[in-house]
Amino acid sequence: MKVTVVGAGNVGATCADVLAYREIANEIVLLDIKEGFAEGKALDIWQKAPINVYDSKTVGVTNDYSRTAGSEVVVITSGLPRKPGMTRDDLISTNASIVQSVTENVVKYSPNAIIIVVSNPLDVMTYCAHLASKLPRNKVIGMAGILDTARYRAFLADEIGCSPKEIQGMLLGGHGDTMVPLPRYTTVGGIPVTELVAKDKLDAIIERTKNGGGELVKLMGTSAWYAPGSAAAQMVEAIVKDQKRILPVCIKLEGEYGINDCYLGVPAVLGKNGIEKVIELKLNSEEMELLQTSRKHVKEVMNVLDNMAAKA
Ligand SMILES: NC(=O)c1ccc[n+]([C@@H]2O[C@H](COP(=O)([O-])OP(=O)(O)OC[C@H]3O[C@@H](n4cnc5c(N)ncnc54)[C@H](O)[C@@H]3O)[C@@H](O)[C@H]2O)c1
Ligand SMILES: O=C(O)C[C@H](O)C(=O)O
Repeated sequence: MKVTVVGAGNVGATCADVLAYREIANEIVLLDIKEGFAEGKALDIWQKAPINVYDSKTVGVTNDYSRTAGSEVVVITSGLPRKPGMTRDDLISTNASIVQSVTENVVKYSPNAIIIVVSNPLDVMTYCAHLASKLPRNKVIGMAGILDTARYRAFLADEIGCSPKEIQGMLLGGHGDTMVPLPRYTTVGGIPVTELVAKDKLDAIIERTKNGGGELVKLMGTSAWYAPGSAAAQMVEAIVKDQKRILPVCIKLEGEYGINDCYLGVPAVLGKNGIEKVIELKLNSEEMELLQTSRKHVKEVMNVLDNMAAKA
């Protein structure tokens, strides 16, 4: 089982590390454009194997896509992270050209791979990878919802004073301030969250979740990597082990939720074919309105990408 991670920076190296120490793949190729960088990170991950007790092998390469040939899954993390004061959308012009060229190289050597996009702005970079790869929608998937729900669940665990393992939550929409956490679909040990957390506290947690990425950028001067890298690895695991997990992922909607041709986060079944089924929740009018606001925002940024492509 061969998995490639493009971008050996904070998120990419974390993802490769999780794939290795949890033995999700037995061969992991880590690729970066920076000479020697991926080789160094891969060697460090391999030298951790006797300590953490695993035998999955990580190999680092500098921009040599022939070494990625035959990968079953490819995770794209290459691109700039934002700095304090920036929005994710500010990254579009730099990251679109990186994601486009990386995707073209990936599919040249791994035409059957399932691609997981992590680079920001997430929903639009997933669209970009879809355009560059020409793969069907089930094989080009964005990672954001697992991270956003994990933040939501972690904040709820703190508030309730329980294990985060007990919290199940769902979230829709774009990866940005317009994301739509769904308290109606949140349970704690099977109990509706609204029975355990007062409305004002829940509203504050939802607001904190929406700004979760920005909170970390402000604290660290760059964006998060432990939870994002682990979230991408969880998607890889669901695919390579054909787990049929129901996870929030970014996909091109083709009529679901009454939305067409827009990349948005929705719950879906993830298995060996990538996205095997999109799950349509019965939203109430308030939730639908929030989802439409998110769609409008993502669509505007998708149009920016289309205009950039038209001018190129
Ligand atoms: N979807 C999400 O939820 C989520 C979460 C965290 C970060 N991100 C995004 O992921 C991206 C990576 O974040 P990071 O913190 O790892 O950044 P980073 O700067 O630590 O790493 C990015 C790496 O990409 C490499 N790179 C740049 N151009 C490349 C190319 N053409 N080919 C191969 N490698 C190339 C760089 O050399 C660098 O090592 C950013 O765009 C960030 O915004 C998304
Ligand atoms: O916030 C960012 O820029 C990175 C990522 O999208 C995140 O949510 O952590």
